Amino acid sequence: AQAEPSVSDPSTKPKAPTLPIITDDENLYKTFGERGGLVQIMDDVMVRWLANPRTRPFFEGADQAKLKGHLVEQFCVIMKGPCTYSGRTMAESHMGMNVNEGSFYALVEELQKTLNARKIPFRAQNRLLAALAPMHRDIIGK
Ligand code: HEM
Repeated sequence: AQAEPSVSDPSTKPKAPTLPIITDDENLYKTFGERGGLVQIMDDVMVRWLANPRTRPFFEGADQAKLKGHLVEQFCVIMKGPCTYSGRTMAESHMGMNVNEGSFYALVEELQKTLNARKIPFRAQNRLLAALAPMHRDIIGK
């Protein structure tokens, strides 16, 4: 069996704990359909976040277009795509929001529904979720 690529790039950790962990899976960006695929994923998942009662209160007042743009950039960076993230850190952007575990997992669940609907392979989904999971420290209870 082939070795799994490691989840994180240790060089990003010591100086910048709030930066997303970068996956070493070289194919991930392609598997997600590159930039166009990520744009469609964010368009789809934002509709779900606005429909889910646990996430809607957070997103209904947000600048959704801007947020989707930053999410595309952030996911692209996580997947080692040719992008630069121009948004704030996770700590800065979720400060004072009072996100709890329930809304965090609701958000992730809606993302999984989107990825399943788009037939993103389970293994690739897990690579992404593994990179997102550690961010909960900067987001929940802040
Ligand atoms: C791993 C989980 C999460 C990731 C990767 C993530 C990522 C992001 C990113 C990249 C931004 C844009 C920051 C900027 O524009 O400067 C953002 C903003 C935002 N996030 Fe999250 N987020 C996560 C969890 C959550 C959760 C659980 C909620 C609420 C249920 C949430 C609600 C929001 C809202 C409302 C904004 C807009 C803030 C504003 O416009 O001022 N996020 N998030």
